[in-house]
Amino acid sequence: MTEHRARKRFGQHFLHDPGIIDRLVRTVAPMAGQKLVEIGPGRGALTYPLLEQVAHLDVVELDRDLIHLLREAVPEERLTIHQADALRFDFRPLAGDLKLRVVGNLPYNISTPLIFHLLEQAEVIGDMTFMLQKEVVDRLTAAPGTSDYGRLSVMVQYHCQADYLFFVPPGAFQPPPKVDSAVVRLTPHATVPWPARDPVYLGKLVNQAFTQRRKAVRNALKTLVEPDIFDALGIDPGLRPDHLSVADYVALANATG
Ligand SMILES: C[S@@+](CC[C@H](N)C(=O)[O-])C[C@H]1O[C@@H](n2cnc3c(N)ncnc32)[C@H](O)[C@@H]1O
Repeated sequence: MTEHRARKRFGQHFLHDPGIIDRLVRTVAPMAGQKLVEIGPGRGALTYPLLEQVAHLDVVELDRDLIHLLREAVPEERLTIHQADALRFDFRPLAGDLKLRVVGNLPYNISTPLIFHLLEQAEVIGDMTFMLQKEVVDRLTAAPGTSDYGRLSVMVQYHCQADYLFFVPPGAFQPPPKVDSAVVRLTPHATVPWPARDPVYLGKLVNQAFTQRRKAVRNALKTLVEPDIFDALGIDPGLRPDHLSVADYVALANATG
């Protein structure tokens, strides 16, 4: 096999702990006939075990040298390789009648924009199971009133159910990253429970609230929300922004945007 050195700029940390690989694949629990897509297959640590469960897999990988290794190892009818930047990739054509199950040990430097890119295509996604920097997983899954709760929690939980699955130490990877990791599952809501009339405005309002997260929400949002609107919606204007729920933010956006 050709020698391939891990590339820092592609966020390459390859999983090599068989226990973690097995746990991740069992967590995904792929079933024959499901439409699986892996982002960043790398040297195939997850790809090969996934291919033991399903007849066909789509993968999106940016590094040409790694693609070459995968292509040599698996025939085309079982593995469709898209040499592409996942941040710009259109996942919709892969879906057909079935929603996609997306899996990946993601490059940590692009994980947040990648999740937002995928959420724009949430209508074709059944679920996403990702290995991420633990700090990001903590923020994705945080509940109101906790220190990790912020813009990322609100905007992701607007679209998805977000579940923390398990912790992964640096030693599970080669080379080991400088940070702890964790696995998260994001399941887009079939119907968004609190629909915003204008999701872009919701993003702007949430952003403004959390840039001043130590202030009372009435002050943090004073240029967007008149004081009497809090009363009308039954939201305490003295609360700090990290104590408002996703439903509260949507109510404020719908009342003012
Ligand atoms: C953390 S490594 C994981 C590799 C492998 N899945 C594993 O678990 O060992 C991230 C992978 O994503 C690829 N990658 C980096 N940036 C990418 C991008 N923008 N689009 C698609 N793949 C990318 C890297 O080349 C690398 O293979």
